[in-house]
Formats: sequence, structure tokens, C-alpha cells
Amino acid sequence: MSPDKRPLVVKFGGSSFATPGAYAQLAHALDARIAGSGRRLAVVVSAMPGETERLRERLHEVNPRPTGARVAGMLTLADTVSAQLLAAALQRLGRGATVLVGHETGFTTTDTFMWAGLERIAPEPLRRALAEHEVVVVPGGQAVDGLGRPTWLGKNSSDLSAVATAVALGASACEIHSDVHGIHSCDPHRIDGTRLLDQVAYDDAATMSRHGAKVLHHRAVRLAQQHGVTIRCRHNKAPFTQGTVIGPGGPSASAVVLNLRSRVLDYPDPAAADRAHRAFRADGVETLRLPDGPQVAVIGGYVDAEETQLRHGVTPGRPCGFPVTVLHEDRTAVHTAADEPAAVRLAQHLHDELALSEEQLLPTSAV
Ligand SMILES: Nc1ncnc2c1ncn2[C@@H]1O[C@H](COP(=O)(O)OP(=O)(O)O)[C@@H](O)[C@H]1O
Ligand SMILES: N[C@@H](CC(=O)OP(=O)(O)O)C(=O)O
Repeated sequence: MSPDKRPLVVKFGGSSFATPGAYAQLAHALDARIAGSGRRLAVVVSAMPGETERLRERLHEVNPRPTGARVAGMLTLADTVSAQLLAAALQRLGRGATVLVGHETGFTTTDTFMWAGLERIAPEPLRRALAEHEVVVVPGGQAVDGLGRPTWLGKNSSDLSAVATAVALGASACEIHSDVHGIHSCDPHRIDGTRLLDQVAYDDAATMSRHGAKVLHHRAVRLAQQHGVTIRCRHNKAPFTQGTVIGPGGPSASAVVLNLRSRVLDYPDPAAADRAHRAFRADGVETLRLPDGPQVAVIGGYVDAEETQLRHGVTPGRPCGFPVTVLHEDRTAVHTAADEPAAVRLAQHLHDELALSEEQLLPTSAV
């Protein structure tokens, strides 16, 4: 296949599917993209907003302590529904579309079921499917372990599936569409005066997402870096304006990270905090060991922190607030706010300070 006829790899997150009508609209846009570019498409999709958590609640009603295998088997269904709907909408327009679910993608992980680590990306299944179909739709977050059992790459992991798809297909770029145009200097839905960052280096994007910036999954950034895949962040509505490009270079980013699902846990002493940190990491849960005290920040929530700690024989830490991170001149500082309103106020204040000190943050292109 000549390079310019290689399939395009595009991802549409849950925010792209706010209503059932969104599938037909997106199918029309993708149909036009195929016609315009003459290229086939690998489309990675996420569940409709809230669907994954609805399934989690239903599972917990039946069993408040489900095994990892049940969580992986159940929660990934939400993304499968999304993929099937998009493929059906494309077929209605006459496009040859198929769906590759977890055991068909060629993605193999560790056997931790939830937050499983991606170990192998076999290129053949996706390449074969794209030789036979104009569009291959992949539900994000799904894979199998070495024994072929379904595993889950974790919360918000469709970005990781998108980059893995690009790697499998030898694509040089992966387009990630969302309800924002790209990475901002802070969450534009919560903080005033944020600035869209045009170009962000892999390391900075990974630091921001590791501290909880929801727009991109941090393991996706690292996988892209490892394989030299450029990530193009785009808006999820036509004309799909490109916002941020993530690649090897870029000015050092100044940003504030706010994620109200993250929590800071406090421990009696540093050794206890170290043990808790190791326990979370062993389960693949994103945590930060904070340097200024016996504290651990659990990033992004979506995990029964108490249960994880008890299972590893660790006395659970005391939730003591919300982390807010400042990234400036290659340094990061994590602050703790007591409650949600205080965290938003703190993030706004820190962002205003950054904007004052950084000419690049003056609101010339504030969004
Ligand atoms: N620094 C940031 N830049 C842009 N968006 C951010 C940032 N931090 C948090 N966000 C949030 O990330 C959201 C997009 O991520 P997500 O909800 O996972 O989208 P999708 O469902 O499309 O994958 C935005 O709506 C925004 O509120
Ligand atoms: N089922 C996944 C879907 C996902 O990755 O979401 P998004 O791409 O919208 O962040 C989840 O909710 O975690």
C-alpha cells in the first residue's frame, strides 16, 4: 500500500456520542472523509457518556465486590454497543464496515483484568480486516490476556486503543477527537481564561495526563512516544478543527491540572504511604506519591481505593482533599484543596498566576 493510501486512524471519545443521532451524523462525516481522502479508516470509539458507569452500578447491585474478570467483561460492553451502532450507521450509507472486539484486535495484555497492561500488539488482525473493509470500528479499552480471556485497559483507555491501532497499522499519526479542540492550559469547562496549546511535547502531555488532565490517557501518550506516532487532537464536530499536536518537540508547557475525581490520601508515616503507593501500582491504578508528606494521590478515581488497599494488606489512608497540579518550566508542584469548590478556586487562582507570569498564557487566543 502506498504511504498516502494507508488507513487513517481516528478516535471518537464518549463525548462524541451524546445522543443516538450522533452515530448517523458521524457516519456521514466519516463517509465524506473516505470519499475525500480515498483512504480507509480505523475508527476507535468509546461508550456513550455515562454508559460504562451505569453498567458498573448494575454490577455492584448484584455483587458489591465483583472480581476483576466480571468488571472487565461487563464494563467493556458499553464500548462494544457504541462500535456496533457506528458500524450499522456506516453500513446504512453503503460503506463496508466491520467491528473488531477485544479478542479480535490482536492486543494482548497482562492478566490483571482491570487496568491491564498492554504487552503485545499483533498487526495482522487489523491489517487483514482493513484489507477486506473500508472501515474497521474498534471499541476502545478492550483486549485479551495471554490465555485469551477478556481484559480491560482501564478507565478512559480508548485513547490507548487508538494509539495501539495506529502502531498495528504502521500509521504515523492518530487523530483523537473530543469535545474540546485539544489540550488547554487547564480544563476549559471549569476554569476561565484557559489557552489552547498548539504543540505539546510527549513528556509534557504525559505529565499532564498522569496528574489527571482528562483529555488524553497517559499510557496512550507514552505508547505514541515509543513508536513515534504523532497525536493530533481534534474537535469532534465537523470541520474537526485540529487543536493540539503532540510529538517529540514543543515549547515547555505551563498548565494547571484539575480532576475532581482524584483524591489525596493521608497516611501516618512515609513507609505506610510507600506501601499504599506500591499496592495501587501493583493493580495498575494511577497514583502519585506526593513528595511533601506521607500522602498518595489517586488519579482519576473510578477505583474502590479502600478495597484495593485492604486486599494488599495496607491500612487505608484517610481521604484529605483534591490534588491540583501546576506544571511550569519542567517542574510540577501538587497542591491539596480541602473540597471541590476549594479545588476549583485554587486551580483558577494558580492558573491566573501562571497567566500573569507567562507571556504565552496571556489571553490572546483564550478559549
Ligand atoms: N487540560 C485540559 N485540556 C482540555 N480538556 C481537559 C483538560 N483537563 C480536563 N479536560 C477535560 O477533558 C474532557 C475531554 O476528555 P474526555 O471527557 O475523556 O473526552 P472523550 O469522551 O471525548 O474521550 C474535556 O471535556 C475537558 O473538560
Ligand atoms: N468505557 C470507557 C470509554 C472511554 O475510554 O471513554 P472516553 O474515551 O470517553 O474517555 C470509559 O468510560 O472509561
